[in-house]
Amino acid sequence: MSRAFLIVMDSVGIGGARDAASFFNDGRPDTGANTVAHVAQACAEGRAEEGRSGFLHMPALDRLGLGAAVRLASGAATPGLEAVPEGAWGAANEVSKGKDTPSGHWELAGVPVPWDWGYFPDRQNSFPPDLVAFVAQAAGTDGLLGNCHASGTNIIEELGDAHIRSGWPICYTSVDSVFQIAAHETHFGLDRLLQLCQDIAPRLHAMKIGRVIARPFTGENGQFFRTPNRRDFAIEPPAPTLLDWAYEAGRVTHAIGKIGDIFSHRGITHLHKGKGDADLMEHLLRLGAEAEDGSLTFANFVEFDSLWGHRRNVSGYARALEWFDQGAARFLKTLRPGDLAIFTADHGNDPTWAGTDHTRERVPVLAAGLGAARLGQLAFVDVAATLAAHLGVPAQGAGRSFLTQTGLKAVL
Ligand SMILES: O=P(O)(O)O[C@H]1O[C@H](CO)[C@@H](O)[C@H]1O
Ligand SMILES: [Mn+2]
Ligand SMILES: [Mn+2]
Repeated sequence: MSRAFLIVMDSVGIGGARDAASFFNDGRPDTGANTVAHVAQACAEGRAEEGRSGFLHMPALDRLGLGAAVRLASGAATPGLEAVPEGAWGAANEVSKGKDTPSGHWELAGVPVPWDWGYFPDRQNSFPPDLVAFVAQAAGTDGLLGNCHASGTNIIEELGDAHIRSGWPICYTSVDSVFQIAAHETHFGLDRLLQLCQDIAPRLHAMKIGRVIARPFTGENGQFFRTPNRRDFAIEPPAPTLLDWAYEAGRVTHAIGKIGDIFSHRGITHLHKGKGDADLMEHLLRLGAEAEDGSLTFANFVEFDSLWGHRRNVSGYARALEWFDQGAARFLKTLRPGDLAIFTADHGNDPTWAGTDHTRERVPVLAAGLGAARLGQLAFVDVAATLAAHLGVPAQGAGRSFLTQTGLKAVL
């Protein structure tokens, strides 16, 4: 038997989404947003020189077909990413109506989101009064701070001192279907913050708000820093996903990083978490060497998105891509004959774009273990169907395995 690896590079989109015009950042449509192409172009033009220099250098993923996938999805130029692909490569389009992390991951795992997410569209006074009262009561406070759309790093800078003085939690949202609570790890208490998020989550989920997110931070006197103790309390996926299919078939499933939270901890045998993507890469390398025959390893690397995309930091995004590529090269060496590894993404977050939110984009699908093949235009659900076919576990839903599409078979 052989193993399957699904590795999500959070927000590493490649442009060209069919419905980009229906998604917005600061009122501007996402048409033309292209995370990888715009980072590569910025690098080539000397606009991404902090802590790195020159053309975007991602030889391992480019050899699998990254540059070719960008050009297929969007026709954009990809300076520095011009290898002749040796992997199986394509570009996948999302059908779920949200450009958020759960929507992207669930659909990659075979389950598009069948409902309309709830949102808080007003940028100020975003939450209805009865919800504000409910959350304050659950927190044991007389009120809440924030109650607006915000970037998480900006809002703790603005309201961190007031939070420490008043003891009130900082509640904010974004264009995504989220209710986020920032609170100080010691002044408010980490356990208390996590408990508060867990307590209020059922009410938010009933409003089809996808996630309640705990955003703990530390620091004093206007200097505040988020800690790695973020927790997402997400709605359960609407149907069994690839993780459930494999788990129910008796396979070992490994979840690296946020995957546990995103899938409400369903269908997971072992959870591997860390303080940052460097820890997660160590988990991936270890599982590349040690994961059981017939197992599924599903990883999410979040820092492209959380540290650089939302912060619109192009150099940082480029550094993260280059760092990840080195890890990917090491990981690929751990694969055994018959293994299948797919690198992909859940949405875009173009650091050259307006606003601070995700961007609607296609995503790369780069497979190692199948030889060279142009997979062409794919659906997100094809990723799950392919991995299920590879593992020999029953798949559900509309996905089409590209093992059969291309006539390729993993070497079993
Ligand atoms: O600005 P921060 O707090 O990182 O928030 C971002 O993280 C949320 C969840 O991924 C997104 O909806 C976006 O608002
Ligand atoms: Mn994401
Ligand atoms: Mn994000």
